[in-house]
Amino acid sequence: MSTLEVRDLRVRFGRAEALRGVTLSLRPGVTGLVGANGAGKSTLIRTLATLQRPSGGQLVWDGQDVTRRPNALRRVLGYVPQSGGAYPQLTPTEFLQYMGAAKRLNARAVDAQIPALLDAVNLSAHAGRPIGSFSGGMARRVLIAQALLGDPALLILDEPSVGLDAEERARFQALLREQGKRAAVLLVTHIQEDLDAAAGRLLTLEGGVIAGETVQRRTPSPVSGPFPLPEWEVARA
Ligand SMILES: Nc1ncnc2c1ncn2[C@@H]1O[C@H](COP(=O)(O)OP(=O)(O)OP(=O)(O)O)[C@@H](O)[C@H]1O
Repeated sequence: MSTLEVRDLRVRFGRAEALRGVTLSLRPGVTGLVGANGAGKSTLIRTLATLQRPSGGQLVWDGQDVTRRPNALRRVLGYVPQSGGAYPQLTPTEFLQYMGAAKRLNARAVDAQIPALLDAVNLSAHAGRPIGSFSGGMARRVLIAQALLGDPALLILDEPSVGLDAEERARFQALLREQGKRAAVLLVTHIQEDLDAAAGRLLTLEGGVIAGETVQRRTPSPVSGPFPLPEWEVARA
C-alpha cells in the first residue's frame, strides 16, 4: 500500500560520496526533509525520482525492487524539480496536456482533471496565457500542478514553494495536507512554516546519512486558541 522502502542507498560522484547509506521508508503522509547546503537532499530526491542511478543500496516500491527497473516507480511518481521550468510557449492547459501525454496518461482523463488542478493552484483565470508571461511564483504553481497529474501515489517536491506569496503558500500547504491523505509525499524545503503547516514527520540529512527524525504532535495551544502550535518531538536520533 504505497510504500517506498529505501535501503542503504549510496550515491558517489567520483571519489566523493554524496549519499553514504540512507535508509528510510515513505508511506502516505507528508514527510519533510531538511539539512544544510550540501547535505545530500537534492541527490537523495533525484535518486528517489529515478533521475540519478544509485551506486549502491535498494529502492523497493510496494514490495517490488525498482532499483534497476525504475518504470514501476515512474508510473506512480509526481515530481517537482528544484530548478527548471515549464515550457514558456505553452499555456498551463497545454503544458498539462503535454505532461499527461509524456506520462502516458489517458488524454480524456487528463482533460477532465485539468480544471481541478488549475483551480488547486489558483491559475484557472490564467489557463489560456503562455507560461512565459507568468511571474516566478505563478510558473512554480504550474509545475506543482503537473506533478499532481494522474493522482500520483508518490509525490516528491524539491523546494516547491520558493516565490509563493502568503496566500498562495497557505493554499499550497492545504494542498499538501490533502495529498498526504492518500499519497506518500516527500518535501524538501528550507521554509519551516511549510513543514509546520503540512508535514507530520521530519527527516534530517547530514553528510549523506539520516541523522535524525522528528514527528509532529498537534496539540491545541492556550496562546493561539483553537489553532494548534507545531510541536516536534524526536523519534529517531
Ligand atoms: N553532479 C554532481 N557531481 C559531483 N558532485 C555532486 C554532484 N551533485 C552533488 N554533488 C555533491 O554531493 C553533495 C550533496 O549535494 P546536494 O546537491 O545533494 O546537497 P543539498 O543538500 O541538496 O544542498 P543544497 O541545500 O545546497 O541544495 C555535495 O557535496 C555536492 O557538491
